[in-house]
Amino acid sequence: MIEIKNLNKIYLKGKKNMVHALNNINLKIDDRETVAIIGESGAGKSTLLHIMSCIDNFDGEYYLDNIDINKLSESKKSKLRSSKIGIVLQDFALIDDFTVFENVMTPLYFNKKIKDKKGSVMRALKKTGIASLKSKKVSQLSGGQKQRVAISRALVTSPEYIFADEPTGSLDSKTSDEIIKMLFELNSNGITIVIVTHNLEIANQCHHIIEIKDGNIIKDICS
Ligand SMILES: Nc1ncnc2c1ncn2[C@@H]1O[C@H](COP(=O)(O)OP(=O)(O)OP(=O)(O)O)[C@@H](O)[C@H]1O
Repeated sequence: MIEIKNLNKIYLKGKKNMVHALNNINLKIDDRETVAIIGESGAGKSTLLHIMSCIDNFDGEYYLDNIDINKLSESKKSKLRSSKIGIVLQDFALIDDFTVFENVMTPLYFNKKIKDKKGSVMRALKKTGIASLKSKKVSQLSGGQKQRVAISRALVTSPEYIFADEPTGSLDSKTSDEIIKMLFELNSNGITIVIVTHNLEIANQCHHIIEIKDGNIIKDICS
């Protein structure tokens, strides 16, 4: 479960300018929900997703499964990320010169808990339907295939949460439908999915829609 209380994020631009990207955010996300974060460009969606993914700092309170994130050291946060969280960033964030297999292996290099690393990579690639592409370089793949690699990489540590930033942003509508279907299948297997999206059709398929405007939550609807 996710619980956020009075969370603020201020970016400093240069020495004088402050951007109040998130303003007193309060929200709850239950286990096994699908959540869409929507809002105009610059609203603060990615900032919120990065904070939930434990890759960005903030002021306020954030509890992930009752763990007080602001009390964790960087190394404990990184351990928590590698055990509970899968992240799918905008534009895939893959290493083009690595193979599919090597890209999906990257979160496991420093993971001491998972012993059968090769097996874990292959299981993640099978779940996303790209096991046959394992030896291909990412630079040779289509956008949809790259997104499947990014989702496999997020899955390889068997996370409880997947945070995806515009996972269909650069894909055609057919491929986009396939990727969303895959994320929903993962949800039906028990993973909580949080998606930042501009696409209202995708948002309307989610259990929970959070709309942000100018750093404020203006709607928080659970179906
Ligand atoms: N590293 C940063 N330094 C300074 N300002 C930032 C930084 N990252 C984001 N911002 C600012 O914070 C605000 C929220 O940005 P954010 O990227 O979270 O919006 P968004 O809703 O995800 O936008 P988009 O839909 O265009 O991706 C914007 O005003 C943005 O310019």
